[in-house]
Amino acid sequence: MKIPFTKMHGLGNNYIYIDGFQFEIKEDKIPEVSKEISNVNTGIGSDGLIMVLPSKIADVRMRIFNKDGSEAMNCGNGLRSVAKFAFEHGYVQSTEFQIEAKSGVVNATVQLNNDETVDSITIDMGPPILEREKIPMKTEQGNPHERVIAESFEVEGEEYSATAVSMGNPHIIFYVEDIEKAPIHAIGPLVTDDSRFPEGVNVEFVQVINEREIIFRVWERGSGITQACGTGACAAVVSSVLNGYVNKGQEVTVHLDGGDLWISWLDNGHVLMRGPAVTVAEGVFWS
Ligand SMILES: N[C@@H](CCC[C@H](N)C(=O)O)C(=O)O
Repeated sequence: MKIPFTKMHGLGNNYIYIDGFQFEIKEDKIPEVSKEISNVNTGIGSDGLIMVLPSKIADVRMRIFNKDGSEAMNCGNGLRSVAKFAFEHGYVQSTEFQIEAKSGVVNATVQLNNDETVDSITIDMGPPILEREKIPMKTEQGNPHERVIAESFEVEGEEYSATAVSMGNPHIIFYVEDIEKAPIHAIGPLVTDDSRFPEGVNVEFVQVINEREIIFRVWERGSGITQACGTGACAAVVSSVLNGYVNKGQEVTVHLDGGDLWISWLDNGHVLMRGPAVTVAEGVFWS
């Protein structure tokens, strides 16, 4: 099968985008294609595969598959890239439109440069999900309806303080004093598959610089270490409000390995994410 593709990234979090308006991959083949295409040695090399599709309930639909072939509910960097892709391909006619993800429909706004090229994209990610059972996180330790904030979380005999947030997909956030010393390789792969998270979890480490700035690193469920995670950065800002490190309603700059995102948890409960998306290649993949 010859698959036309576009490679895009949001702060280095890179996916192979397939234009589902023009090209179809059979449903049962998509996870395998995601694994194949993501392989840096025998494929193209990426954090996964994203399908840009027509939607019955929004202007465009995103489906995101991790490197290991698992389908995820949401992807922040993917949403910004899908917004740019849909706008540039004429699948949407205005700079404000809606994108359907597996976790729900979000509003996207494309900011243009003077020459009408796409500068940045803002996504209203909607409200975070904070109830333990909805993250989903098992309830042995607490009330299923309570929030999981600075809770003791043991990994291999070590105690950590953890906050859990879902942005449509699950995230666990650990605070560290020095991001360079975050035990990402040591506990990332263990925590992502921890049985306390029945669907797995994206694992994030955060160093707070001040009320307006945090540093962030991630071990993503299904893909491992990536340069950035948009939903993770949103979850980290929500977590930082819940832990009293930053203020609700104020924009926080999140420094990720691949660059910066600007995120606010608004007083209306929604999380706004602003940042770039970049197209780096187009071609045909032989599967
Ligand atoms: N990189 C993404 C999130 C991709 C999905 C995630 N690995 C999951 O399994 O939930 C982002 O930018 O949000």
